[in-house]
Amino acid sequence: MDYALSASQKQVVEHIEGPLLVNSSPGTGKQLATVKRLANIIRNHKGNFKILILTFTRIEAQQVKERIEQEFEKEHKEVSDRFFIGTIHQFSKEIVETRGDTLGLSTKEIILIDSNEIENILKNILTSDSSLGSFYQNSPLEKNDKLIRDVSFYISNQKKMLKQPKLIKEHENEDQKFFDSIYYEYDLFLKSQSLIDIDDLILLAYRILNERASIKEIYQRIYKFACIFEAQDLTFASFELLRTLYPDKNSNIMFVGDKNQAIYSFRGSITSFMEEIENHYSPSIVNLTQNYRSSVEIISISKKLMPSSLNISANSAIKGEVILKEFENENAEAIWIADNIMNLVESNHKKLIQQIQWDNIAVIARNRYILRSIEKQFLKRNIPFANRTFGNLESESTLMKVFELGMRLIINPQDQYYIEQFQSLLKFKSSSIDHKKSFESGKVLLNYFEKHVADNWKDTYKILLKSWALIWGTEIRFSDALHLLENYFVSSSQTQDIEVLNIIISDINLWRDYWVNYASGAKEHNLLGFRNKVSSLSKVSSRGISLLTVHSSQGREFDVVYVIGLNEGIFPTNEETTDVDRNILYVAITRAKVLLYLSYTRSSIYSDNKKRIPSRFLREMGLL
Ligand SMILES: Nc1ncnc2c1ncn2[C@@H]1O[C@H](COP(=O)(O)OP(=O)(O)OP(=O)(O)O)[C@@H](O)[C@H]1O
Repeated sequence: MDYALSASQKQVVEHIEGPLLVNSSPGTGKQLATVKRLANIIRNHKGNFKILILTFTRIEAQQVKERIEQEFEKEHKEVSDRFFIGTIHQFSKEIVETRGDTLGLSTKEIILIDSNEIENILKNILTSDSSLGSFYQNSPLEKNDKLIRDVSFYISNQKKMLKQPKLIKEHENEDQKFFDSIYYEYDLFLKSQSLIDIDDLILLAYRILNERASIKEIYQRIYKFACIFEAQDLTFASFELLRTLYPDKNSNIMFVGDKNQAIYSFRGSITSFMEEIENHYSPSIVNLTQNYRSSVEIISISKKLMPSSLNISANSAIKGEVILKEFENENAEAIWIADNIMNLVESNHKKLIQQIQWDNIAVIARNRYILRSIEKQFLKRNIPFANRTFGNLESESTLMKVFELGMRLIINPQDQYYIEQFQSLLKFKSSSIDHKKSFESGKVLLNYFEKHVADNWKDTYKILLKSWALIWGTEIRFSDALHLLENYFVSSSQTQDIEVLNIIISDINLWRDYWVNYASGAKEHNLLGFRNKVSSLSKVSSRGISLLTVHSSQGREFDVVYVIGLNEGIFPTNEETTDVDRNILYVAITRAKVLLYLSYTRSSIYSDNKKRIPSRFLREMGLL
């Protein structure tokens, strides 16, 4: 749709060369104006260059991509090769994959490990090295878990500050020596196995560009322009990487951000980079303050929650409603929301101009688990939804969790973490397992486990083995494996409980979507590539009501939004997190265009029906 742009939006669109900083409040059309500016550059600036567009999440990258495609639709112009659109991690991965050999890395198969695998490796280091691990080996379990988390946090922070592991110096204090020694050992281990973790990506890309001037120049020539979204969430490492490519006041770099929407402080984001950008680049500055998204009522409470956003002005043409609800517990909350949605869909609401579609509704929570009752209720009522939050295991049903774990063990049969999960899900007697045995392949391991599964799993395990057999060879028949499971469970009515069956079907469909998504894009099909792709997918394909954590909702908008679990202990989590949680809630409520439902519960089924009190933010917004 072609809108009449505001004067400030026009300023953004017309800015071509030199650094630019756009301060934008929620819903003020920063994405729209930015995409128009980038299209303007492609249309009017001659040369064979690309534009680097970095977003904070993959969902946002997908949105920007779609908007760019729309922008060029009428001209029937294919422009995808003129842009790199993705997160800073995706961009860094591309650099590491294509140029990592210059640092002596084997780049044929980069294996990206996740947080569970990191913790596993750290545990192994601490249990096998007596000089490092004496404290660990003699401590109670909970202390050990905390220590592993602390070490993992320390290493991650070192990498985020671009600090490489170093040999220990005598003068350092004991704690420092301990943490640094483990970082050193951990790094050696990763290198020996050609593994990298998520924080390595930026660190390695930074090193490649800094240590190899010729490569840096190639990137600078190709990516003549850059646009960085959610600049408030920049980390030290990403800022330094950008400064390497776009060093000074003549660089064509654009930053778009909003201090009040900084929600990633736990990942090492520092909002002062917004100031740093001003100091370092002396950019042209445009402030976007006219909100085009939300109704006057929603803007009014968001201003109360975030007084520093006072200059934001509402588009008075949009009328809506903010409704606060109190419930006994999460089940009552879920039932009411499901009823309310059915009412809205069937008979609409006077404030909604058009017939409401499932895709225009979102339920947003501070944490993923709070959405569980909603999911159950939607499944029961056949309300279509897509859980777009991120997690470790993708599957929800036990059956598909076991299938998924089997797949992970085919990729790496030594992975103790997944072996343990596998054993606990299938309730093996651990005494019957030979823990010292090592397996040369996932096939051998999964066959070995067959004799250990409990009686009630025996038949199912046989089917699972058949399905794994379709994916453990060189030719991967993933769709056939899913089909086999589906036939067994759905067609032969193996499972009587309809709720369990629903969850299995939704898992099988999810995996089918993932496979289609991967198989259509990859030249060669292998399980490792597939797993890496799945860990990086943001589940944007499926349709229905969006179930989101606030972090996965950033950059999106819906006609109707339910923000649930507005209780102390959740929103905010505690006193210390009040400021960042206020930003988080601010992002959540500003996703809504017309109707915003806020709710809290008097007690919680997730904590033994303990009493709960409403969030302080409800008072701040003048709703209590
Ligand atoms: N000039 C305009 N006239 C009318 N509508 C507009 C205009 N600019 C933007 N919009 C609409 O306002 C809504 C918000 O725009 P957009 O998604 O670009 O905001 P944003 O600044 O990226 O928001 P946020 O930071 O909250 O994610 C969109 O529905 C967009 O189409």
